[in-house]
Amino acid sequence: MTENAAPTRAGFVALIGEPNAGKSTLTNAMVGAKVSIVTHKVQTTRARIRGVALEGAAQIVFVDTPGLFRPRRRLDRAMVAAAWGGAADADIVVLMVEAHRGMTDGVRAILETLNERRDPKQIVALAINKIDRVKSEVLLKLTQDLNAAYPFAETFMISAEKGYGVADLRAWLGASLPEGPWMYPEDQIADVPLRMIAAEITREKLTLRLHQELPYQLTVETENWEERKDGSVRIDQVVYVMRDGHKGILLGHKGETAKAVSKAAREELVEFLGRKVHLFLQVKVRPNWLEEKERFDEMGLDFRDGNA
Ligand SMILES: Nc1nc2c(ncn2[C@@H]2O[C@H](COP(=O)(O)OP(=O)(O)OP(=O)(O)O)[C@@H](O)[C@H]2O)c(=O)[nH]1
Repeated sequence: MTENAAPTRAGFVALIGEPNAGKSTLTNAMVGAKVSIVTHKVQTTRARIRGVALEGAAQIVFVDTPGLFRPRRRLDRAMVAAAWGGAADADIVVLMVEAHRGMTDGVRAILETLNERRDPKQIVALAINKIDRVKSEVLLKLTQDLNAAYPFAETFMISAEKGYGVADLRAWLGASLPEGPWMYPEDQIADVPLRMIAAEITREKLTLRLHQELPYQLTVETENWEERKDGSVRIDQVVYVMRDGHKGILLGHKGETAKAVSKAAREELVEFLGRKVHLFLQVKVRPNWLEEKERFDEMGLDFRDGNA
């Protein structure tokens, strides 16, 4: 008996939700590799990161968006605009809600916008994440409340971190995408420039080590990327901070913080790139970087989206 090959499918799946809902964790779990940085702090993801996963004959392009929240700064406004922009362009939107936080004001606001933006051509599904943190009775009630607020095509209960329900969600997404040719080569797992992934890795290490507001007041850029004859790569990055005092905190006593960050970032880059990496970090004080268009361009954000 000969088997008929299933038609190829391909499309975009945007993951939206409040900051910390687990969008980056799910993107990485779906792709099977770390393409988007994850921290326990909110608003880590700044731009749209695309991770590519294969599910049978389907190529699913996950769009990990910045969290949706009430924006205050130009950067925040551009992040929220990038998230909704990602959702508008997607074949399927998955709203991620944290099981233990439930129907927050933030989730209500997102549901309201989803209702306003309703597009009959787009499938919108619900993924209740972090189910490892709650009892099943809570989940039932939350599922009912959320489905009463928006007619979701399907509801999934998952733990992106533990992997529960992730395969079911991926299978459903693959089967729900439109038929069509794949958009990326079979072995491509991300559509983000390498220099940006490298900067994001360093920003993740900084965010994990620095306290309070500082992670939100810095940005990292890869300034130079040099392939060397011996197969290694030299990466020069700049960390922009807003004040002299920030520079001191970032460097730490005898430069120890900067050294630890640089070591952790380099180790991850070696793993990611599969070769030797020479990483050089420089810290520059730039009081106004949050109002500079070049900084937004480097992050893959639209500067004008931040206009008040
Ligand atoms: N217990 C539990 N924690 C999770 C789960 N999924 C994600 N987390 C944690 O939740 C935190 C936030 O995860 P992220 O993936 O960075 O969340 P995000 O939605 O991308 O966050 P933003 O970048 O702020 O938009 C991290 O500390 C994750 O380890 C889960 O299924 N269970």
